[in-house]
Parts: sequence; C-alpha cells; structure tokens
Amino acid sequence: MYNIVTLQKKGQSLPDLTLVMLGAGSSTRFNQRVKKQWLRIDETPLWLFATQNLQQLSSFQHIIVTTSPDEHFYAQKFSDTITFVKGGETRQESLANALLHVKTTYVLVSDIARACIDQAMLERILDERAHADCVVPYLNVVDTVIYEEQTINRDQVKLIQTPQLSRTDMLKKALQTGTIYTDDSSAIKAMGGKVVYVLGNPEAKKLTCKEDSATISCLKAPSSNIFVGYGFDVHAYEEGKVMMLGGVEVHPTTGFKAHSDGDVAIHALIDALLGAAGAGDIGELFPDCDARYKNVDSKLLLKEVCTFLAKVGFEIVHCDVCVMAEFPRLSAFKDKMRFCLADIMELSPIHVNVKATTTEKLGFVGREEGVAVSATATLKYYDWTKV
Ligand SMILES: Nc1ccn([C@@H]2O[C@H](COP(=O)(O)OP(=O)(O)OP(=O)(O)O)[C@@H](O)[C@H]2O)c(=O)n1
Ligand SMILES: C[C@](O)(CO)[C@H](O)COP(=O)(O)O
Repeated sequence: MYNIVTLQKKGQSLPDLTLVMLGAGSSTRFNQRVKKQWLRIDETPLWLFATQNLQQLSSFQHIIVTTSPDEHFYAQKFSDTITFVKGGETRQESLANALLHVKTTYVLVSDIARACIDQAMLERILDERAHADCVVPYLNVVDTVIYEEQTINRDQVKLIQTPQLSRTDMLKKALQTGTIYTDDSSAIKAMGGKVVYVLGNPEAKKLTCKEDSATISCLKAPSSNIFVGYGFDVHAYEEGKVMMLGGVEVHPTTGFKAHSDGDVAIHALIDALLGAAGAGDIGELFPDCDARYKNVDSKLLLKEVCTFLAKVGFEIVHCDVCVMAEFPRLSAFKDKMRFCLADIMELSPIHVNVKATTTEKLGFVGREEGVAVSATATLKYYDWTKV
C-alpha cells in the first residue's frame, strides 16, 4: 500500500485546503488500449504519481481522487488515505461529485493529466489565495492566433492550466448553474467571482494525445517487473448441463453447478490474471448475486477482464492452467482449450499452457464429485515509451 501521508512535505502547510485530483476521464484522445491515468511511471499509475507530486509540495487536510466507475474498485486498492469518488460524464460532473466531500475553505483542483507541477508554480497559486475566489495558472501565447478567420491580439489570449485554487463555497455555487465549463475559473468568472491569473509553466502541459507523452519530461518509463498471479476454483458436477472447460464444450450432458456457465478453468484463470494485477478476485468484478451473470458465457468474462487489464496498464505475458478431473478425460481437448483461451487473450498460443491430471482417485476430485482448476498468469506493464 502506498502510504502517501508519510511522504516528506517540502512546501507550505495549508490545513484548510483539500486537494481534488480529477482522473475520471475516458482518455479518448489518448487513443490507446491503456487509459492515460493508468500509464505506469516506474511502478506508479499516473493518477497516483500526479497526486504524490502535489502532496510532496504542500500539505492537504484531505485528498480526493475521482475515478471512472469501472476502475473505482481497483484505484481504492492503492491507498487507504485517499478518498475515491466515482466521476461523472464530464469533468465538471466529476468535480461536482468530489466537491460533495470537501469541507475545507479552499480547494485545489488539478487534472491528473497535468502530472509535472513544480514547487514555484504551486506557490504562485497558493500565495494569491487571500486575493481571489479562484487563482488560476496560465501561459501566454507565442504564436499568431486566428479566430474565425480573423487574426486576433494574442496578448489578450491566455492558455489555462491546472491546478486551480478556489474558495470551496464559490466553486460549489458556480457549478450549480447548469452550464458546462471546461475549467473551474470559467465557472467562477461567469458567476461574477474574482479570478486572479498567475503564471503557469509549460512543463505543466496536459497529457492529451499519445504524442504528448514524449514531451512531458517528468514522466519516466514503466518498470520492467513481471507480476505473477495464482487462481484456484472448484465446481461440482450437475447432470443435464453442457460442460464448458477452457471455453470449449467437453461434455454434452454433465456440466457444473454454477451461477454462470460454470467454466471452472476460465474462473481460475481470471483469478490468476486479477491476482497478478493486484485487482482482487472474480467475485469483486462479477458478483454471483448479480442477475447479469446468470448462465453467462465465461469467455465473455475473460474478455472483459483482458480489456480491464489493458485499460489499467498491463499486458499479459503467459498463462498456465492445470485442470484436476477424474471425468471426463481431457487429453483430446487440451489444445482446443489452449487455442480458444489464447484467442480471447490475444496471446500467441505458445503462451497459454493447459494441463490435465487426475488425483489418483483421492479427494473430492477422485470421488468424481467435481473438478478443481489451478492457474498462474504473468503480467508486465504496457511500455508506453516504446509505442
Ligand atoms: N468525466 C470526466 C472527464 C475528465 N476528467 C478529468 O479531467 C481532466 C481533464 O480532462 P482530459 O485531459 O481531457 O481527459 P479525458 O477527458 O480523459 O480526455 P478525452 O477528452 O481525450 O477523453 C483529466 O485529468 C480527466 O481525467 C474527469 O475527472 N471526469
Ligand atoms: C481544465 C483544463 O485543463 C484547463 O486547460 C482544460 O480545460 C481541460 O479540458 P478537457 O476538455 O477536459 O481536456
């Protein structure tokens, strides 16, 4: 667990300040399987890297991170000192959700996509807090600016950055108007609040498209560590059902007792994959009390897990599945399972191994009460510096 409260503070201590990190975007313009908030900077996801960076520059009474609803359960596993709030459809909706939890007089709101904020820039912002409803960093424009076919005076154009410091009461009020603004200062200004502009920093550039990542200097490559996960699952036989194992039909009339299709091999494999990512277990993603998963084809669950792992920054390296069954005999199906699983995981078939064994008539497998499967999976971080 990352213990962010123990990181050393270099900067000002502002006990009446909450930090809100906005990280619930859909990363559409980044246009990669991995979402930009989950790029690993060495071992740390970008959203946490950006949060820790600000936390080292100042003290905050409370830290809130907005996450996409699908990634909320996973983000929570990284820290027990951060409050995680599910984001909304727009940046503003995510901010409004976070503000419900803010109790301090001031709130500093930052895009997780602006990860390289420096001490001097943050101090310029914090130093102005008594003089404005919102303090906002900006950059001057150095290029000619044409707006609707007309060249306009570039000296009157500002490029707006984050973090922005607002009086919490003003920001809460400003967001109640029903208009969608692309930043906090625009909402406060529209309400007649006082906005003070301080110089930002080109280094605080927002990571928007893939190409930006090479130009943002504080972002370091992901670690080359390999992560191993282990999964185990058991299902009892049930007559009158098709038996699915490893995505393949292996028996027409004796299947498994289960909420889903009972593919015990895929379930063990999913647990191994989630284990390697530190993402809990299959029940956290697909609860067996959820009607959506009644009789569900487990191949679809595996696909969903693969999409999730890619989104949060992982690539699958290799999987090994060991099926323990007295019945049916599986040697004729092992290769079919391997190819089927490899196809779903978009792996070369050589990186999926399927083994079958009996348990020499011992235990519940030996008594032909059911089938047990164990699986391991290895993952590595997606190397966004090489693509
Ligand atoms: N519904 C949203 C949309 C955006 N954000 C956050 O607001 C910041 C600015 O948004 P942007 O960088 O544009 O991120 P995305 O919305 O993810 O990008 P895109 O528009 O390309 O999908 C980001 O840190 C993003 O995660 C958010 O918390 N909730
Ligand atoms: C808040 C912001 O980063 C200031 O420049 C920007 O407006 C975010 O806009 P986006 O549409 O969410 O990228």
